[in-house]
Amino acid sequence: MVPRIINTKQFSDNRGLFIKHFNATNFAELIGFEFHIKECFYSVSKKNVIRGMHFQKNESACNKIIFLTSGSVLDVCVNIDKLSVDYGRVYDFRLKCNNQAIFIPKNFAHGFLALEDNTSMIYLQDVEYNKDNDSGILYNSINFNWNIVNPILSERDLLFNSI
Ligand SMILES: Cc1cn([C@H]2C[C@H](O)[C@@H](COP(=O)(O)OP(=O)(O)O[C@H]3O[C@H](C)C(=O)[C@H](O)[C@H]3O)O2)c(=O)[nH]c1=O
Repeated sequence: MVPRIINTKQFSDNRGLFIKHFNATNFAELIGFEFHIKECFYSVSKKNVIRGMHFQKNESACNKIIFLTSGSVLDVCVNIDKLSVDYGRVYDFRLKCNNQAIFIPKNFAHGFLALEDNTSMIYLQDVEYNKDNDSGILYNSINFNWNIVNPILSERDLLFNSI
């Protein structure tokens, strides 16, 4: 499995917009397995924030579906499966606030650069968070050019080891 864009349904009328980003049946038909949501959470980021590269280890490794309710991002995933021929391979996507979601398999670390203030990302995850298994990779150690000079990162994210 590799990260991929999922195009979902969007309806608009004279009142505004309706978007359904996740439907269990549609997702299972697209990806080939049932996604059982165990957690849903969101973050709001200022422009030039980079969050990541994060993953959960061991039994906490999780598949994710992410989408935006405001703003836009450069979304980045890196293969962290050391047994994979694609170890270290990076997949990147431009994601806006629209009818697109991104599926991120559990053998990938995930991060993003917020391209606008008030960028709100929603996460659906199929394994519950365990802080003891929460880990990461230094964002600028992967084979990817973030194309930004002074991004805003947490102290924790700046202390991760290189891939
Ligand atoms: C992810 C998570 C965090 N937390 C706590 C831990 C910290 O005290 C606080 C903020 O966590 P963190 O700084 O890791 O938040 P983000 O940097 O937005 O992390 C996310 O950003 C990248 C891009 C992702 O893909 C992950 O889903 C997730 O790691 O919430 C929880 O209590 N539960 C959780 O599931």
